[in-house]
Amino acid sequence: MIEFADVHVRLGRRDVLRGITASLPERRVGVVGANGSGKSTLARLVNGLALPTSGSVTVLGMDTRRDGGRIRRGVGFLFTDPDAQIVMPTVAEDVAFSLRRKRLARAEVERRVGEVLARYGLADHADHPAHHLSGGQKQLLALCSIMVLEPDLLVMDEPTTLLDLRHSRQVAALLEEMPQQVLVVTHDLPLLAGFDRVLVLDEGRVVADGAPAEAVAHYRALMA
Ligand SMILES: Nc1ncnc2c1ncn2[C@@H]1O[C@H](COP(=O)(O)OP(=O)(O)OP(=O)(O)O)[C@@H](O)[C@H]1O
Repeated sequence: MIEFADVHVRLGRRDVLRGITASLPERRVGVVGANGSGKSTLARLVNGLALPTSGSVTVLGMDTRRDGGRIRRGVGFLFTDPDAQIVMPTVAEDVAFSLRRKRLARAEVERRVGEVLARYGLADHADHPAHHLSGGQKQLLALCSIMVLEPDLLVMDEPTTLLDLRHSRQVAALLEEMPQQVLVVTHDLPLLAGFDRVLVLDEGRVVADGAPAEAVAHYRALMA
């Protein structure tokens, strides 16, 4: 459950979000809107990477202003650019790095890493240099590094931007399967088809909120 209560965000001299109020219990929540409408800022509010100037954001029952650290341990955040998330030389080492704070036995780390790489189709690349992967494979690697931590909630900022149609469909199928709640910021309108709810942002406000077909139609009209 994600709850925005009259959230305003002012960055520099700009009102980036202007009074967002929404309770989001749905499993698949999409956010669309024009460039600069405030989508990434909204996503960053969910794990306390951005804080409201006024109003409050409650995630997993905690206030992001007070409990940012605990919230970040429960919320996986996937950025657009997977290169920004790759920190270790090989694919398997990169996923294992996510588990460093768990103090697990080496065999258990290997088991979990092997399992997640197999689930996301990267098992054959385990010992390959992470930076040699294709853009789509890097995006899947970034997802593995998050999912190995079994987050309670996943936030994705334009996860399919770099992906070809096949990898975009793979990400869509993975989103469909995941038991966790997922909030996805995207310009990829077909990705939203199976979602439970879609918010449309315009100049920092929610201007449509509902089932994907209606929300996307509203967005298309706005962009016309
Ligand atoms: N640190 C900052 N200081 C000042 N303005 C900022 C800052 N970060 C973002 N902004 C501005 O806030 C507005 C919203 O940015 P945001 O990245 O949330 O939009 P977005 O909807 O995700 O855009 P895009 O689709 O282009 O990624 C933009 O006009 C941006 O220039």
